[in-house]
Amino acid sequence: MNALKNDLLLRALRGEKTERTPVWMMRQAGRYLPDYIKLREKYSFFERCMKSELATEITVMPVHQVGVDAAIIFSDILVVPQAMGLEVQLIEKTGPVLPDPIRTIEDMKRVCVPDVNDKLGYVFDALRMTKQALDGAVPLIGFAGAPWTLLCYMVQGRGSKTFDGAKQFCYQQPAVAHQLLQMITDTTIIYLKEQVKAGADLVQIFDSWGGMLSPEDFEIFSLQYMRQIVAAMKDVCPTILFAKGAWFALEEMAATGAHGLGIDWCIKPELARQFAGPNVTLQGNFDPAKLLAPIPEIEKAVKNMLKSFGGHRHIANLGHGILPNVPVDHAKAFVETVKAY
Ligand SMILES: Cc1c2[nH]c(c1CCC(=O)O)Cc1[nH]c(c(CCC(=O)O)c1C)Cc1[nH]c(c(CCC(=O)O)c1C)Cc1[nH]c(c(C)c1CCC(=O)O)C2
Repeated sequence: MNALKNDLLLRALRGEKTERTPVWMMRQAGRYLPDYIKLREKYSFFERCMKSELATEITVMPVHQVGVDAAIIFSDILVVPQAMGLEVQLIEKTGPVLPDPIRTIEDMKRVCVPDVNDKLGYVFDALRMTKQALDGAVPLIGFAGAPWTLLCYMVQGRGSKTFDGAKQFCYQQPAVAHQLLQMITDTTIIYLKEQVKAGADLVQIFDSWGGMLSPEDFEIFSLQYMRQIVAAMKDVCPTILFAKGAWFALEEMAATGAHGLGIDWCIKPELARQFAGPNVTLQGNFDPAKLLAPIPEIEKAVKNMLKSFGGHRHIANLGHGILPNVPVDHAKAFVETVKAY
């Protein structure tokens, strides 16, 4: 086991004082990096995930090229629905497509809680190989989609502005929806624990579509399942919950015992802190599109953001994934401004 040379992120999550604010960017592995785009031409998305040498190469790219304080394993949240039995395709310009989504109780026969070592062993191989390649430079983040966000894709069958098909399923067939959410939760807990055994130092749960639910439905269809995941990981590693748009539930999410909460750019850091209380680390919340502004504007906005968070229990990050059209210099300016502050 290597001792970490840079453990700022882990210390910030434990609430310890740090010499400076740690920084990483959601979706930092891939998308905008020219070396990644070259690999895209040669290998399909799932080849990039499943070949551990490729996943390792992509995971460490932003550590070396952009200087972030953590690596996040190159994979996708949709490997879980795939392991549970559904076909998942990634189609250029359309995004993920699940050709046979779940719509009825009958469809539930096609999904199961899988043997994760059998179905997702390639993720654990990639984590082990990445851990070695990093040689303790920075912590390695494992991740999974939140049960609600995975249900969105498993039911809707593709991305959507409203996920109304997924919501209709939940509102019309709540018992089936809860059966599915529980299966996803059970799979996710085993999957995350194995990620930690393979080398992840902490994990993040991505509830990208949590904020599409009303506060009441967020508790029913999302939070009660994330709470189970946080509880199961309690003695395993620190957990960050990122529920995009779900600012209304920061108090309840803090009460889960998660070490960190991700926030997007639609809430002021001061207000997020009021809602979340003092005992959790906040992560965020730079508008990803603001990285398209001229570099001096980025620097100014990053400094304002850091000031608003107050320098304690904060992890600098974007409020959602980095956009594919962000110039690498601009991503670097973001990271360097945080480091120099
Ligand atoms: C909703 C969601 C997905 N995947 C993910 C989320 C949650 C975070 C968020 O909301 O952005 C999470 C994710 N997806 C990917 C990572 C790996 C690590 C990283 O990029 O830092 C992570 C952490 C790789 C990927 N996953 C995907 C790509 C693009 C495919 C490619 O580069 O060929 C990558 C790099 C494909 C994917 N996968 C998904 C979508 C909507 C798409 C299509 C378009 C896109 O968002 O890039 C589902």
